[in-house]
Amino acid sequence: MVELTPSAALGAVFAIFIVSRILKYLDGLKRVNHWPGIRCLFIPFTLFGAVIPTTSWNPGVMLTWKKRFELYQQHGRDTISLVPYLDGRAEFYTANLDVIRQVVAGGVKSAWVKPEDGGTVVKEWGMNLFTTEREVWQRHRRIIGPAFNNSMYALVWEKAIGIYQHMSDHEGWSATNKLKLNPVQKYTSKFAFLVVAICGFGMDISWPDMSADSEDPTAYMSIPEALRVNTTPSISKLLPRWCHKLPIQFMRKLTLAQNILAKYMQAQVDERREQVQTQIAMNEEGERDIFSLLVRATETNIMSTQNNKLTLTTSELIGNVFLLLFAGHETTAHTLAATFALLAAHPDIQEEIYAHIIDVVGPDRIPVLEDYHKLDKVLCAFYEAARMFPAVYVMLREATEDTKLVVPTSFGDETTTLAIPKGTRVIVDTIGLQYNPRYYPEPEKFIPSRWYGEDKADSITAFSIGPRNCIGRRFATTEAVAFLTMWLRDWKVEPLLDDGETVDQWCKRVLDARLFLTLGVKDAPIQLTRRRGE
Ligand code: HEM
Repeated sequence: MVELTPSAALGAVFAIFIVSRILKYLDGLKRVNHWPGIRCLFIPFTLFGAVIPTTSWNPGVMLTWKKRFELYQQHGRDTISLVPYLDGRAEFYTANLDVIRQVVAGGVKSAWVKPEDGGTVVKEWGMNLFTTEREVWQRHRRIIGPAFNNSMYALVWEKAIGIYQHMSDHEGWSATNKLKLNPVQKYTSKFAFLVVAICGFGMDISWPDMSADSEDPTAYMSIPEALRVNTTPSISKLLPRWCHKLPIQFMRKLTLAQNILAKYMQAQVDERREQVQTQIAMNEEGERDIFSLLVRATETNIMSTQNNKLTLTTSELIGNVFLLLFAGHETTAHTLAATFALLAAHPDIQEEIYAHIIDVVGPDRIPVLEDYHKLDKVLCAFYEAARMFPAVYVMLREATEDTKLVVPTSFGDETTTLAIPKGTRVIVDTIGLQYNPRYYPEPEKFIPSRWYGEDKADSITAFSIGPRNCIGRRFATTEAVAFLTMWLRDWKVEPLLDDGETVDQWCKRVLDARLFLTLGVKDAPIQLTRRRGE
């Protein structure tokens, strides 16, 4: 028998490793049909790929933000491939709308689905609309869809205005003419959370309830605080479950919040079921929040002979409520913060929007939902902020079978059809798409007027396209238009500069992205000067 010395054994292991990587690399090239693109050590959404910052040899998760459309210009086409030498699967990145349509807008029979290993954070409380596919997704959408109706948007509008007023009173804004907010995210985040907690969950909370944020993880934690901790993206959510037991402050805070909520949610489902059953029996109207509407729809369908399969289990109900709180909180808060930062940097556009608000609602009248469609300049500023800082900055799709993809070969109209093996992923690069000059001329400029006119606004991609688009789009735009209208009518928004800083330097510092589970503008310090209704 031949005996191997330790160094020979190590050499053999190393050689096997190198051969396996070469084979993997060649397999990757074949998977993407040798399509041009980036060759790198790690794919961005793998452990090493995500943890190591963006450099010339590691694309990293900041790749698409740092390069924006330049990423595609370098390769002469708006769909490219990424093939790793070390870790991850070869995949496509696309900023082309026709390719995106093929992978995200195909409906229940499409060959493309969300990968199973995605959405772990929103899966933890139960399967839901975001994480399910095909017939199960269709069932969830059929039950949840009707809750997003005009009466819901009326509630959202009314609450958004009420929260703004409550915020002004509680923060002492009414008694002053100048304010410094550092950063504005402190306010947009609280606001968006309150709207979705009240209208989505039916919680009886207000601005002051969100001020008690105990740093002691073993102290009593209120339900709103537990909900906020659970629905705010945090690194602790990505760690394995056993880490939750570690004696680290932020882990203990998360575990405490999860324990409190698990008990509370179960009790809430039982209580609302009972309440809804009584209301149905007495033919009474129920609460208008989404949670109550979902319980009511489920109970009504159980009793119906036609729709008795259109129901959600307790775990699915809870899963969906969490999803809505999560999806509806950070995304809107980030986009509102970006809108304020961009308007602070563009005083001429802000003045135009202010004049438009005065034109539509006057200097004192409380805006009503009927004003929403007239306040299109406010809405378009929000859309443009969503284009420049898309909260959902990537969408992942995977082929469930061998299929085909029609891909442009250059920036022109010429295309070719690629054979795509089962398991191949396409990453929809929302940043690349929304900075693609084919669709958005002068993409680096803040131009809300590019959305003027209903047909243009219909083509917004920040909320995705096709049957799986964002169910909360109108919810988000309703709260945003109400909040922005109230705020911009009362206050002129300007950059809050550091000592010796110019506005250009402020823009460079602030108008940049921070990226975690969702994308947002960096901390935006602003100052407010009271308007006098002129
Ligand atoms: C500016 C705010 C928002 C943006 C930019 C946004 C964006 C998106 C995008 C791009 C998707 C598709 C994701 C994918 O297919 O991978 C999506 C899905 C979804 N969004 Fe939003 N969203 C926003 C606000 C909201 C709000 C306020 C809610 C709820 C109250 C919400 C609930 C959902 C849900 C439930 C889905 C999954 C829909 C399905 O798969 O059928 N979103 N959102």
